Amino acid sequence: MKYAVDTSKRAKDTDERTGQVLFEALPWIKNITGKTVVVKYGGAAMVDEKLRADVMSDIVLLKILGVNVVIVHGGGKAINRAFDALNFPVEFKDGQRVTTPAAMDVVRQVLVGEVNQDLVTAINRHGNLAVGVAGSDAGTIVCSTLNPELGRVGKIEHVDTTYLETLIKSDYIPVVATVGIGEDGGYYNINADVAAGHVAAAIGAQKIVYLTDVDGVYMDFSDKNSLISNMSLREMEDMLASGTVDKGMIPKLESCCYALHAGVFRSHVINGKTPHSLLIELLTDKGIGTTMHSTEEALKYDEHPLGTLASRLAVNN
Ligand SMILES: Nc1ncnc2c1ncn2[C@@H]1O[C@H](COP(=O)(O)OP(=O)(O)O)[C@@H](O)[C@H]1O
Ligand SMILES: CC(=O)N[C@@H](CCC(=O)OP(=O)(O)O)C(=O)O
Repeated sequence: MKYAVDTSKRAKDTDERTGQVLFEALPWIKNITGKTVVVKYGGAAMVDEKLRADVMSDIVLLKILGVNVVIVHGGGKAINRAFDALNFPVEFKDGQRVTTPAAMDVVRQVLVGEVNQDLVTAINRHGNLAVGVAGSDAGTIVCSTLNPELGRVGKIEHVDTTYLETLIKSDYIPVVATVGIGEDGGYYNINADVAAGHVAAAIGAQKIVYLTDVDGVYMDFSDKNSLISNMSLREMEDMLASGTVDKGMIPKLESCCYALHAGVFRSHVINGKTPHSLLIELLTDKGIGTTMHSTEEALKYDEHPLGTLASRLAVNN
């Protein structure tokens, strides 16, 4: 009897918590419906198949809520595996993969032929929502050579959003592989963080979310208590200049800065390995990772809409 009482109380607590979570989501859903959100997916957060399927399900949920999601994906780990199998050397300079013309063929096969199609298929299990796009399709991402020492690594010259917008208007989820096209008709390999920032800027996204393998941006990466929940563009630029950020976080933060300067209101860095982190970050009061905002005006624009509603209700009373 004692246990039966405890169980029912526990169940009631859980029901109330579930109700609370759904209630909390309402203003955030109102705020984000009809807006464009670019999700950068890659790295270690992409390796586990079950996790990948869950992230794609969360994206489908956002789409059903009316969010125009555009996925820009990497696949660096899958490229490394393919290089290892072919005995190609894996070499990075300043976070960019040295990409010979032969290596470029492999990068394209892996990113466009495998990773992209796996993500599209994972989404389309829920209905035919996703369309795979190579950055080279329809002249979407046009590149020049970043640095001849890096081979076919692309510097983004231009993003033409015509094809992406056509897909969004028809309610598809574009899934973009970061292979660009050169004026010379050749292909380019683009760092996926960099590409995501440019796509978000060009398409006028409201938000860009980077799913990675850490909980967010740490003030000091060696101190696990220093996770930053919120910072301004200025603070982010100061942090980059201070040299306390290193490894993969540098291209992510540089890409954030680029997108925010270009008019994207918010960027988020969250842990793609935490189940449903995308929904928690975008649809709950507390969020889960690090949020960056461009200006005070943008911060106000994106503030909790219940604040306004609550004051209106008070006046009406
Ligand atoms: N200040 C910092 N806060 C968070 N992560 C940091 C920081 N400085 C460096 N990093 C590193 O950045 C990594 C994420 O970048 P990266 O490995 O390129 O991610 P992805 O593969 O998801 O693109 C983290 O795993 C961490 O090792
Ligand atoms: C030029 C360059 O470095 N391109 C990257 C593209 C993939 C990528 O960025 O993937 P992640 O997001 O998973 O790291 C590469 O070849 O690994």
